[in-house]
Amino acid sequence: MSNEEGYVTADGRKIGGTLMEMKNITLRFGGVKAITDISFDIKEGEIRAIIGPNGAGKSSMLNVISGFYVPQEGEVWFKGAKRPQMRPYQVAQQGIARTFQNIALFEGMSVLDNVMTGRLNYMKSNILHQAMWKGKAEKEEVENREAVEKIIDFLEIQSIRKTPVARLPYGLKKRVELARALAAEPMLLLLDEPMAGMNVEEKEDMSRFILDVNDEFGTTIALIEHDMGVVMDLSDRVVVMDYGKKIGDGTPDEVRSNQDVIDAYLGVSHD
Ligand SMILES: Nc1ncnc2c1ncn2[C@@H]1O[C@H](COP(=O)(O)OP(=O)(O)OP(=O)(O)O)[C@@H](O)[C@H]1O
Repeated sequence: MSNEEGYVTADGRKIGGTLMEMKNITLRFGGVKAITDISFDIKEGEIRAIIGPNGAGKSSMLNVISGFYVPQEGEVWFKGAKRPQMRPYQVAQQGIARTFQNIALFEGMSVLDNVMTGRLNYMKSNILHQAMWKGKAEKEEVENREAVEKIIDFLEIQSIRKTPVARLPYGLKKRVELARALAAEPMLLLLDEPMAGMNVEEKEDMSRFILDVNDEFGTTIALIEHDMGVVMDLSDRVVVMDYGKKIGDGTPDEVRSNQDVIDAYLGVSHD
């Protein structure tokens, strides 16, 4: 059961109150309506998926959540307050981190250095400060390293910590990207098609890590996925989009048996 105060999942996990709320979001690109009047919420501690066929508007929605796109209509609420218009880096400072569908890592840098870039929000001392307050900068460096090492251990990428990212296979690059996003210690983690382009084994690994991150760090996770099957075992609640509209919202079982959702995935034409 879902309500303002949260709910208990089928497997007995306690989900908290509303963390983020999208209210009547409409986004247009010129004459194209990518999102039409969509509302949904994301609750603390849950894994929330947004799924839909090609061109449904999933990426557009993720970009609204991350502050990259500003919708023409509607409101974004985060932690109980209406979010004013802000730049993506300010959204990140509020505690929202993301991964990208087309991996956005520094290919020439090591895994460790890439994950360290996720700590930028925590690196307060600039060069002048570092020169004047050496001790403080060193303490900060140690804290950042500790946080990063914990994540590297957790995601089982110790053995490749010094390897340049360019040399890694696709599935591992995706895991490094997840590590970098986690290094920011986000309240809300956004995953952009985390399983796209992966083989079955890599998909299973990624699913396990997503579940473990949610379990171990309590991180709220919102992900978009094209493939309906992949997210059904993973998600607590699912929003289904089609042609920019919301056609379903509920537990995996609820959306699976929703006729509009079935039609959309079978490609039944719309009026
Ligand atoms: N920057 C843009 N400029 C113009 N139109 C856009 C832009 N981004 C998206 N669109 C259009 O908005 C609609 C929704 O696209 P979006 O990429 O959000 O869908 P999607 O569900 O993520 O699709 P896919 O699964 O193929 O990635 C599409 O009709 C698309 O062509």
